[in-house]
Amino acid sequence: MGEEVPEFVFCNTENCPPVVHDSESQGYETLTIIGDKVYSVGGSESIPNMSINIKVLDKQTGKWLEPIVFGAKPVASKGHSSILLDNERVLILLRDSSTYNSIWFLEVDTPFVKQKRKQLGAEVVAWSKGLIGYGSKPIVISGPSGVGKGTLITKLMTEFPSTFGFSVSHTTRAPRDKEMNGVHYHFTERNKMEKDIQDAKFLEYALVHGNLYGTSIEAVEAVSDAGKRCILDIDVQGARSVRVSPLEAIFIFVCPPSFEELELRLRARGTETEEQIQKRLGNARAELEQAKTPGLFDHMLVNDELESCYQNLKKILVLDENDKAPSQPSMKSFIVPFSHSISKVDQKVIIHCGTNELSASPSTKFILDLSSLEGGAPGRTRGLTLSTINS
Ligand SMILES: Nc1ncnc2c1ncn2[C@@H]1O[C@H](COP(=O)(O)OP(=O)(O)OP(=O)(O)O)[C@@H](O)[C@H]1O
Ligand SMILES: Nc1nc2c(ncn2[C@@H]2O[C@H](COP(=O)(O)O)[C@@H](O)[C@H]2O)c(=O)[nH]1
Repeated sequence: MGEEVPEFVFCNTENCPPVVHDSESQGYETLTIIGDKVYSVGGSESIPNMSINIKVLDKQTGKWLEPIVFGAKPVASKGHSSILLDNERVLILLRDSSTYNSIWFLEVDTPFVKQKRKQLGAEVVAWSKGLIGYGSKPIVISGPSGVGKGTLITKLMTEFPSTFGFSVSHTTRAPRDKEMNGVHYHFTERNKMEKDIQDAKFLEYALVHGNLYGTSIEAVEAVSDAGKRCILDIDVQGARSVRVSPLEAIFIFVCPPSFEELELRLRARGTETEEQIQKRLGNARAELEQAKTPGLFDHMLVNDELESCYQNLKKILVLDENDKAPSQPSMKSFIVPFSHSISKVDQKVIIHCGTNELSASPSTKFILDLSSLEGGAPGRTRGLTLSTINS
């Protein structure tokens, strides 16, 4: 599919400093040249909630291609500026957006993009939202079916509603009575879930007791976006996958006081057929063995008497009365001004603010330090720091 070169072009190449598009037009676009390719990042304010659009020009063939785009996409705002960081990614700053929504990385040749390009044999790019700081580590809770993971998590979230948020998994199993779609699980069809797995939407997934279960990247990010600490209730296979993923978490395994007690709890819950109970008990034996794998779990918690187990869980998570108060937003509030330009020195991006903005004095510069980045597509890019220079 070939196309004409877009009309509104503002170059941003290695030799040409980035230029913020100040036209009255509602369409805007930046171009970034990396090797044999030109990446066009464009958007329009006039179409509400439209994602920013990416096209790639292959300089050798002279054709524009539409790449396969991974990751949650930024919604087009009042324009953006962009700067090439290295040969792997481009920083995109959305104008007039709060810090939380303004910093994005367009990954064009990171290991994740390379892997997807090879797998799909197509042009691939990926979006990753940039976050100031690291946030608190998510908590992975595993343990055999019926041991009481859900009960403990419910207690934690009831006592500390503003501290914790639950990662709502996807599953192909049928909902139980009183289970609500989007609250307990995202109940989904197998075909749809397999397609989403192919599209790299899942941080981890596993076949558990005959059904597919998985944690979408979006489920985890929705919790951290709400400023809360994420809790994942997943099986041991899932815990293994998360362990080797970029998500740095605390891993807790919940054990029953005895196998007999586990069976009693599972039966007393009354949610499974006899056949399903047998399957879950069989898998429980395997999970209790696998949980002993060195380095997999950070903490083992025996759920004998519920209240004392809960107190032990809180000790692991170092919770006190202060955690009951609503958490303060950790992000510095910073609006990327409408009129600005950006430049880069080593791992620091300098945002030079314009003179007609209320949010910053004429000589204000913001420094975005990218030297300690972590993560990246298919999740968020963390570890940015933002500081101000008033001269
Ligand atoms: N310490 C405990 N003592 C007695 N019963 C308990 C205890 N903890 C939980 N239970 C009960 O055991 C049953 C199973 O608990 P729960 O549903 O929380 O398990 P789970 O680990 O989340 O299971 P699944 O993995 O299948 O979702 C529930 O009926 C719950 O009320
Ligand atoms: N690997 C994953 N395991 C998950 C996920 N969500 C839940 N689970 C585990 O499945 C079993 C059964 O749950 P149930 O609700 O059917 O009783 C349990 O061990 C959960 O921890 C997931 O996203 N990934």
